[in-house]
Amino acid sequence: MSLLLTIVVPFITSLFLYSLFAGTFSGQLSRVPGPKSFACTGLSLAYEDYRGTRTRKIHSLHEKFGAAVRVAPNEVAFNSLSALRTIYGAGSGFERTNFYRMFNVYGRQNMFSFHSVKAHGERKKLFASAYAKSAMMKGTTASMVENKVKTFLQLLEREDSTCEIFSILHYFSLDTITEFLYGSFGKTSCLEGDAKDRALLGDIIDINRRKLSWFSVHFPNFTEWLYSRTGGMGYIATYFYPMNKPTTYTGIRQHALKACLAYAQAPSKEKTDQSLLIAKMWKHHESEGFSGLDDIDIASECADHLLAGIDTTSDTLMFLVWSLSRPEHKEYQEKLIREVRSIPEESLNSDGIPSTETSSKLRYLDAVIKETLRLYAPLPGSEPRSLPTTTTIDGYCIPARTVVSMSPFSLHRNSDVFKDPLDFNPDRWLDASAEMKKWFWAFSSGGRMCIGMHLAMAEMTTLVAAVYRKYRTVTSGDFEFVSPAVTARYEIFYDEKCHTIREHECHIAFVNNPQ
Ligand code: HEM
Repeated sequence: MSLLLTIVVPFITSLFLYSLFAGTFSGQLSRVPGPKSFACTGLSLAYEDYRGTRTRKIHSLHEKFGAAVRVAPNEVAFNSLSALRTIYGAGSGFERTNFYRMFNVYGRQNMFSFHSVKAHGERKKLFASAYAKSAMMKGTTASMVENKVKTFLQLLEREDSTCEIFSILHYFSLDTITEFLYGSFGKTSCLEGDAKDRALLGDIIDINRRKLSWFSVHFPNFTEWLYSRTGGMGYIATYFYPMNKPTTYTGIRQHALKACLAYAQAPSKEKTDQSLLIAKMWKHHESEGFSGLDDIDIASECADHLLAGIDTTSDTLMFLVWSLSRPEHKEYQEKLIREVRSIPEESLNSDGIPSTETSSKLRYLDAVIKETLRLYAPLPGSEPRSLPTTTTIDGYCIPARTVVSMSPFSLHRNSDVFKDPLDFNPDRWLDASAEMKKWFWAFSSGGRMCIGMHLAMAEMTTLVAAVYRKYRTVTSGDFEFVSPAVTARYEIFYDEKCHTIREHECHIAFVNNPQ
């Protein structure tokens, strides 16, 4: 017994501790700075994820340890231009990690969730032209966007002067993306007041969606298993659900599937609008037969674009309007109003809405949008990647399959590049240095860059130009001091200078401002 206590137990304990910490103090990643509590176990970062503070925590670690920080035994976060080029530059070979599995839809991978560069590239080729800037500026898509903006203004006219803009901007982005993807086969009419379509957004507003995202990333198989229980087990499982059913995007996913089926079953003579995204994929499906995409692949791809195109655009617009409405930012709003009012008559469409093409060229409006995306990027967190082979980043040897990541949040808060980084100041973009442009990363970069960027910009420029031609905006209630807060994956984001936040809510008064 004493032999057991004096030799065997300490031996096994040492072996256990060695296996646990060996990688922390030796091995190639041990040279990367960072707190030991993060380097020796993934639990520290997982805990930050759970609290919804991952991105802010990693940012504070960059401030303390520098541009490269080991944030988990197998994960390094970077914050430099050289790392940005190595990891996310065109042709870098870095792949998306398992983190993106949570974006599979109907059990199928899609462009967003593909790991391999090859599979991703082949899929992206099918519809890259539909998202090109030239496709957004004129023709069907531009008219559709202008028409949605007109319907948005009609909604403002119907409402009292004070509106809850988190919701109505979600109506705008949902109606726009559904029409872009499915046309009459799946477009929604939230702006017109369709209660059934508005209800599709119900499960997005639920704040428990963050918990569900956390479980889906950290325990994907368990989460899938939990939600697929039925009968008595299903009943017991409900007590352990991170988010009650319907879970995030359930309504949207069902809607997307119905839209695809409606398209598939429609006679050819009704499938005439070739600008629709679904039309591009259907064409491939018909020309390639069994070797091409099947119905579920198409449904999964479209549903993913639908999900990617809702919160991103509407959350950005909400922060933009809220920022301009705050009393201390009045001068920025005035400058914007002056610019949008100088749009000549011939650049308005027949409904009096500034054309998408003209709106996209307004210099001050562009500065306002860039500043909003800098400070309130709707996807501010880590974009994890890994490489199948060993490589070197910023002088550190990074073994094959190490997870590396960067975030717009940290890049956009570099005080050497952006003076007073926490201040909302669109003027900083009027004479932006080359350095500022390089550090701006709201839409990511390289092969996996946001494909919807030009659509998002078309929506945002046209809507903001039209709204501020007609209205002045001011914060309503306590939103002068309270920051609206939004959800991105499992985190919550808001203006860091405000001490109070309110989730998924923002009240703004629209005051008629005759010319
Ligand atoms: C302000 C608006 C938007 C911002 C800031 C934004 C930002 C981003 C970012 C940062 C990524 C890369 C994410 C990652 O790798 O983890 C991304 C990818 C993507 N975005 Fe956007 N997005 C916006 C709007 C849209 C819209 C309107 C669509 C409409 C379809 C869209 C569709 C996509 C898709 C499909 C991808 C995956 C691209 C790929 O894997 O090649 N986004 N977006």
